Amino acid sequence: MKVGSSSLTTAAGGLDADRVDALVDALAAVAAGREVVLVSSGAIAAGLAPLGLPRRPRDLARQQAAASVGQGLLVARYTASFARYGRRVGQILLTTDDMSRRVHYRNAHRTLEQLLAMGAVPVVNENDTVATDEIRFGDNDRLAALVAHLVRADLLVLLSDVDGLYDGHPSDPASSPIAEVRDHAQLAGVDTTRPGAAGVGTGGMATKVEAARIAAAAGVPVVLAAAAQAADALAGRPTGTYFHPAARRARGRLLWLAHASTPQGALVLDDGAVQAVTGRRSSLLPAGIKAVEGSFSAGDPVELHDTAGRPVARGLVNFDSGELPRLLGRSTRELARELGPAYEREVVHRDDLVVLTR
Ligand SMILES: Nc1ncnc2c1ncn2[C@@H]1O[C@H](COP(=O)(O)OP(=O)(O)O)[C@@H](O)[C@H]1O
Ligand SMILES: N[C@@H](CCC(=O)OP(=O)(O)O)C(=O)O
Repeated sequence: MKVGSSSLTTAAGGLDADRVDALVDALAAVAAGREVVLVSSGAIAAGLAPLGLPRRPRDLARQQAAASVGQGLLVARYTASFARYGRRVGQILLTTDDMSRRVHYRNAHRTLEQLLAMGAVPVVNENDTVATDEIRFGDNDRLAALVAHLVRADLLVLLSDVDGLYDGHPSDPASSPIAEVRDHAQLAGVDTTRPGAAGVGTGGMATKVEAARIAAAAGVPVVLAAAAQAADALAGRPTGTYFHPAARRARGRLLWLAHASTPQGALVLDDGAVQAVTGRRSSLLPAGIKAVEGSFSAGDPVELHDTAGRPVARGLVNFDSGELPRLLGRSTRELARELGPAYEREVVHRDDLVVLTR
């Protein structure tokens, strides 16, 4: 379950203990014997008043400071609120980047599974002090989709201050609610870009719909509802907007590579390498790379382009961008002989590669 800032704060700003308690009540009611992961925004909103900030600051540094102060208060609030039911909470701070890096992904997975096995409720938020892009884009919705997939959730509930997705802005009287989304094409004309009234949330509807698309594509059904409907959504009673899942569950972290990673650069492949990577699902070797674009470090997500500049795949690269030019077009055997065994590696291993459908 993901809850947005707008559902946790008072009109005057600051955390609303009653709303946190109401949410925890709903979770506790269904949580007995079930595993629940909570993705909660609200750190920035909770940090505003204690730092004397009258509203959400525009600059990143003060947003991060507010998040840093607010995150502690937020988790303290959840800890006290879940304690009423004898439940422990564990804090997990993640970035979407953590979801695509193999080692981070594995570690996050293990910690989440362990907390659940021990009966604790993981409370996840963005790691705002390092995840600058996520603060800018309000990516907690997308992070929730990634976490839902990571823990192989049966359901993702996205809670907000609005009782579902509307076909126009909910403040327009002509807009009506959408009960079900079977296919994302159905949403082509729907405006999701205008912000809500509260002004403390960041993502708006656009990021929720995108998160729902990612989760549904990964095989996780999604309910988009108001925080007050949390109990109904968790109990499986029809409420808000339901996004039907794709029939098949997608594989591990590769989904995130395709949908959630931000490529830090591009590798231009010759025709043979495009064939090898997309057709035969082979690893990408230096011999098939014609050019390197952008500046990235080993482990970063990069896009693989054909010679016409069309993206054909994404992958986690094994070399820094500065190292690559001298390796291009050469065989790994030759490179290993000349530069040492560390250079016998693929540039992108097939396990770290996802082919994009055109
Ligand atoms: N098509 C739409 N349907 C529903 N809500 C919409 C739509 N377009 C924009 N919104 C606005 O998006 C807001 C929710 O986004 P946001 O404030 O970022 O939420 P949160 O803090 O819960 O993540 C709603 O309050 C609503 O006013
Ligand atoms: N990590 C930030 C939240 C950013 C965000 O996505 O907010 P929201 O649109 O309210 O879900 C925080 O805790 O304030």
